Amino acid sequence: MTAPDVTINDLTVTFRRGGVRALDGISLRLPAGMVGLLGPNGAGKTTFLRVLTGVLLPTSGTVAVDGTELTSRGRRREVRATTGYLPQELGLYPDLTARQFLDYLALLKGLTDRRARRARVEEVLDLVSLGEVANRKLKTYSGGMKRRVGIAQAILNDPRLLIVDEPTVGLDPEERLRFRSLLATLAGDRTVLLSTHIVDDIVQTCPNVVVIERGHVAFQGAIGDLAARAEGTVWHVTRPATAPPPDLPTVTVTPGMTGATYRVISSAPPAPDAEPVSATVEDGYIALMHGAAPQRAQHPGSNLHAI
Ligand SMILES: Nc1ncnc2c1ncn2[C@@H]1O[C@H](COP(=O)(O)OP(=O)(O)OP(=O)(O)O)[C@@H](O)[C@H]1O
Repeated sequence: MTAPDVTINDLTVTFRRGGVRALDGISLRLPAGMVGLLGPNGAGKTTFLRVLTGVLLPTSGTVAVDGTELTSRGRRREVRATTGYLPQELGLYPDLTARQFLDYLALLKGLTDRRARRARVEEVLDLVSLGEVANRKLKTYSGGMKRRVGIAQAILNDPRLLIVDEPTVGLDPEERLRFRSLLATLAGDRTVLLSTHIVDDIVQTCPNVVVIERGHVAFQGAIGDLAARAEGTVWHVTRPATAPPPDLPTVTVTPGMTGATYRVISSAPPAPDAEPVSATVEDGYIALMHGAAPQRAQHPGSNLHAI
């Protein structure tokens, strides 16, 4: 299997209800392997994923998978055959076992040959490490197990493009880790597009990242380059508990015995005692969201509240 060539050109989606332009001129080419998709609430991530999976037609612009454009219903069906999708909320039938549920979905996906279907269901159950519990009803599964059933249904058709929307929300740290490594394994010879709010999930698994903000591509490139955007603009500032917080984009606040240490973004030292620190991907993301990355930063001088 080879990863598909997914090329998006000037993609726009306007919803008639509310007249919302959810995507506004998105152009990019998805790299192979794991690709992170980041963006604040309402940025347009789910809308983007729905277009890629052929669920939603764009208002204008094109999406082509290996040169096949998603512009007609017939073609969408063709592309859907090579695409797997794990939506944010996947309805599971609680009284079915995982094996029954996957068999049912495989049938809906067109695997009509009984023997081939059963073989494929066993294969995906093994891939997501649920083979041994596949005869248990889904209502007895943990959050992480349900998410793995979700991935299993998404890969039934052995898709070359796998799209997952917020898959680790609500999982405990161990389940998250396990789920992340499952995705990384699946990305070996396909493209996996992982949409999430959890920057750490992307840092741990994705060499490349796309950031969408208000329907636009705010960044696309290597994950290290996103961190590099904030280099030289990240500071630790420690203030007493009684002092107001700095009026600057703040990445983290770490409480201490006598006050709090703020990790802030500023193009110039925000205070005489500010300590420069090296930038992480999260810093790069926050800087980007606040338009505070080096090339856009403007006002030097102190912009901390007086204490
Ligand atoms: N079916 C719809 N009808 C009308 N407006 C919609 C519809 N779906 C999404 N929107 C609007 O489009 C914009 C983008 O929504 P979308 O769900 O794609 O964002 P998102 O980045 O996935 O957000 P979140 O991270 O909160 O899931 C929002 O303003 C949303 O309210």
